Amino acid sequence: MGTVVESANQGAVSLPTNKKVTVIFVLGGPGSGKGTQCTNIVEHFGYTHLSAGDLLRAEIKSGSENGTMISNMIKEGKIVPSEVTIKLLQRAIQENGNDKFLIDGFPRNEENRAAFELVTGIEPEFVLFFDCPEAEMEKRLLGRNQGREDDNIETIRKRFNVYMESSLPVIEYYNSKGKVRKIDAVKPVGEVFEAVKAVFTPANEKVAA
Ligand SMILES: Nc1ncnc2c1ncn2[C@@H]1O[C@H](COP(=O)(O)OP(=O)(O)O)[C@@H](O)[C@H]1O
Ligand SMILES: Nc1ccn([C@@H]2O[C@H](COP(=O)(O)OP(=O)(O)O)[C@@H](O)[C@H]2O)c(=O)n1
Ligand SMILES: [Mg+2]
Repeated sequence: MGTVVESANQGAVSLPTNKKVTVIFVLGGPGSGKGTQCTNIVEHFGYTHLSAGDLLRAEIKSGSENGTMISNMIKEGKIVPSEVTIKLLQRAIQENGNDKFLIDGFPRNEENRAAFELVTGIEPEFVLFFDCPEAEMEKRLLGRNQGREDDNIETIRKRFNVYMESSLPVIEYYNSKGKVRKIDAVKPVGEVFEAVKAVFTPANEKVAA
């Protein structure tokens, strides 16, 4: 089931396209493997991957007027105001020819969640949730080596606090609506992807396989 993105009620983006889209939110703590698994899902299932963090980092690089504010918030592990992130997501959805999207790292708090729903009218098909212990996430982030300004132990601790206080309640919200597909993310990448595949493969194909 798709949802119509009504340009009339957006205000944020002036592109004229009204588009039916399928959206899956990909959530989990920092370092739980969201980006890694999204790459696999794109290859196997033809989705377009939109990482909220990547879009924000690209916005900093583009020299946008919000760049300094975004950069400061990311360095502090804080969540950027929804208005900014939603504009970037909307634009990416509307500019892309695909009609099915993985939205990775969003919504990260209640404000993100409610504003996205209000502005776009989009409800996710389901929420893919990568469940991973903090010690494992910390180890992965410290070894990520992507030159990110927020992958240092001080900022990592702040990000974990924000995750516990602001992001987990969003996952709980979707859980209460029966929309969460929880994956044990502590296993090696290939094993995690086997569990992910089971979520994306329709029941009838699972019987045939
Ligand atoms: N299942 C896994 N086991 C071990 N390392 C992993 C696993 N999944 C991802 N990684 C590594 O952990 C780091 C964080 O992964 P990433 O996909 O960027 O997570 P996220 O987007 O959730 O922060 C990366 O260096 C990645 O290569
Ligand atoms: N919805 C979002 C997503 C990311 N961000 C910011 O971007 C940072 C990095 O997000 P990310 O999704 O790339 O991080 P990982 O979970 O992949 O490690 C977050 O810590 C926030 O500061 C945000 O403000 N709002
Ligand atoms: Mg990521």
